[in-house]
Amino acid sequence: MPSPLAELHLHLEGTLEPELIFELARRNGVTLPYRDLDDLRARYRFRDLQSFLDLYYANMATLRTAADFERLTWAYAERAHAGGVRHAEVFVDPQAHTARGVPTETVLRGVAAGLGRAESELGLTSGIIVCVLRDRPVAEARRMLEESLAAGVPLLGIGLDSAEVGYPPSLFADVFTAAAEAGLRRVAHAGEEGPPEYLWQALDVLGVERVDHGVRCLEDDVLVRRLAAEQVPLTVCPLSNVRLRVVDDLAAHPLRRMLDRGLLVTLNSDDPAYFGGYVDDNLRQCRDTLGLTGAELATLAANSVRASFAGAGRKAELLARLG
Ligand code: HPA
Ligand SMILES: [Zn+2]
Repeated sequence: MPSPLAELHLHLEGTLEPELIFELARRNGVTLPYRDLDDLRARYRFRDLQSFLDLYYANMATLRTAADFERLTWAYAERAHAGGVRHAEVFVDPQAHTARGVPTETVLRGVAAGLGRAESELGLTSGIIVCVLRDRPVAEARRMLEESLAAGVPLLGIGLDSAEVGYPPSLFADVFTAAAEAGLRRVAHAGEEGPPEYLWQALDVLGVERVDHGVRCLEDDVLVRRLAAEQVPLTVCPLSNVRLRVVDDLAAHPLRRMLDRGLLVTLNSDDPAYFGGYVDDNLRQCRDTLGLTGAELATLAANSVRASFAGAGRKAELLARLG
């Protein structure tokens, strides 16, 4: 099976595995509302995006120091590298941490240390994309951007995540303009649970270069034709879509239909500790369930490199691995 090569839709906080939650809680003196690992794991059955987000944010209470974030990041890098990932552009949610008293600088310095180690020990190249929590006030998003830019850590981009319906991308037009002026690349979650209109806004109001998820674009034929014509990358996460009930099951996932419409689709894991698999698990299960051919798997891998923000030299190096 071809390696995934690049992962472009991955929330670092979504790689917090149950075992690490318990270990960090012990070390940091955080009392967990779970009896044991089984009790925690029993809660990983989600009705929708919000029911997942409730658990995702609650478990972050265990992340307190820069060393915790470094540990989390390194664990992801090792696991992703073992699955064939050679370049990762990772999402971080600073507001989820400042809201409970952990400074943005602490978060980003820890993440950057973990990614630095991943590059020197594994050759895994990477970038940090700070995400705006769209269900929190615009003024807070503006502060998050300022604090992130001041953290003394190289940043790749800005993204938009958290509860989607009722929080259109246009709310954050000014924040994304300021991010672009500071040299950040722009991406946004749109069309996961939200309507196709949110993809139009992400493109035309926020000026994003990639759309995260985007599966609901298929409901708007004009939009699909535009995304295909402009080769706007869509970072699709099939196991996430199954677990959050965006699709009924993996067999019903529109991945193949999206490829057939000429869309620049990449495969990603989103929150692998919560959704039952890392990016190689997503690839393997899609191959087995959707019957993806070797050529289609190679296309997905090549797309992940094309859609990345890696430099031209690094892209050529990664593509050479596909033969
Ligand atoms: O899939 C997601 N959607 C929106 N916000 C998120 N934050 C973590 N994962 C997600
Ligand atoms: Zn996501």
